[in-house]
Amino acid sequence: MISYQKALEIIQSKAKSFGTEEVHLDDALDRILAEDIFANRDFPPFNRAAMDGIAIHIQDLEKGISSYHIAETIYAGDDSFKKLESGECYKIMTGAAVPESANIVIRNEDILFENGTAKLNIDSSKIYQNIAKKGQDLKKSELVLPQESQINTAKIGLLAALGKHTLKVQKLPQVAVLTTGNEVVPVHQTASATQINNSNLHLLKALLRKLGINPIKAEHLADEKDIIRTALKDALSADIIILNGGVSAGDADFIPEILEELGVKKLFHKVAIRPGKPIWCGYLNDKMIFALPGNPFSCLVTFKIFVEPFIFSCLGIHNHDEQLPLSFTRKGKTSLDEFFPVFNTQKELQYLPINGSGDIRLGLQANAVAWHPAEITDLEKGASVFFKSLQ
Ligand SMILES: Nc1nc2c(c(=O)[nH]1)N[C@H]1C(S)=C(S)[C@@H](COP(=O)(O)OP(=O)(O)OC[C@H]3O[C@@H](n4cnc5c(N)ncnc54)[C@H](O)[C@@H]3O)O[C@H]1N2
Ligand code: MOO
Repeated sequence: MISYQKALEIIQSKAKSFGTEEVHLDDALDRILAEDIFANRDFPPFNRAAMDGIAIHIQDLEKGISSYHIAETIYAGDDSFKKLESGECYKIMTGAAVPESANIVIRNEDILFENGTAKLNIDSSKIYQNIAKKGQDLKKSELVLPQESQINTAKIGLLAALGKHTLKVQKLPQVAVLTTGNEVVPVHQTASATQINNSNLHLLKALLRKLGINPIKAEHLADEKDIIRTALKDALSADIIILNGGVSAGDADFIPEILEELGVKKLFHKVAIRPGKPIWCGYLNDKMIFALPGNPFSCLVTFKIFVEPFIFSCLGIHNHDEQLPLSFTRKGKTSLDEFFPVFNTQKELQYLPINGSGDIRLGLQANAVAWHPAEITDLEKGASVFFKSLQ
């Protein structure tokens, strides 16, 4: 049986871009840029008044002039047509372009306006005071965002300011989700005494949604070879197929057999991890197939430690796992790499109870899954532990 690290290495070696596409800026949140973004002009594009007030030339102040005739009023967006003479000022609004013949803005609070003149009441001043200088933030043609940047909310604002209304981004994969099991009924159906509701279908959809992916197919299949075979053939139009359940050693666990029959090449079956040991992974041409174990916590863990890192690698997201100290001592239960639910307080990872991988509570308050490496027998209190966020 291969190790967690080896399985991850194999999966990562299969990662490649799903191609690129052009999207509108409003649809670009969380996407990965597939083009370098340069400044289309200087920013600010002109000397911008940062206060409502008057714009004058510093030389007039140095000469001791304290009363100025208003030569022109300039609103934001206005062009100016007048060059200042000595003793003249512009009345100017925040956001307006300060003309060449002025180089300081005095704010309204320091001025007395009387009959078309502005009388100053200031103690000190300096050149370009209250002016954001042309090009001080960005220079025209400067690289602003390199490709592979992930677009967050602030970057949407930045890109709009740069006049970028469409963007070339990495395409998201088409994903098909197929859960299996005769005992599993839809969430809207009342389960009989021996049945359970399908939680993993919705868990997987939510995990994908967090990555911005809406599966092209999300279905449940009975444990019947023909049904599974037909659905799988159909699902092979997707880039990634996530199967769930039916991968261990039971008499109705047909998934590995059908996948191999369909020509899917096995990368590995079973990894030395707990939970999630029975995971099966393979590929067919450019498609990746992950068959995740049916227990809810196994399904969550195997998605977070294998499927998500694979998708991140394909998209060029370099997501490094975070580390925090453990607030308790955790005894290793097996010789496998173990994953356990924790509550991340931002300072430490706290203990949460879970009764094995079939416990639907998934640790109930869990907001992260932490990693107990196989080679460490006991994780001591205070030990720095890698974890993946479940937010
Ligand atoms: N003889 C062995 N038995 C088992 C082994 C083993 O190595 N040898 N591995 C165990 C481990 S570990 C796991 S995990 C499970 C995985 O089994 P499968 O992937 O084949 O999953 P199922 O048997 O179909 O289901 C397991 C469990 O999960 C429930 N389930 C399934 N689908 C869903 C769903 N969509 N939503 C909610 N819950 C689901 C199912 O009812 C079972 O209780 O195998 C062990 N057995
Ligand atoms: O290891 Mo299985 O994935 O615990 O239930």
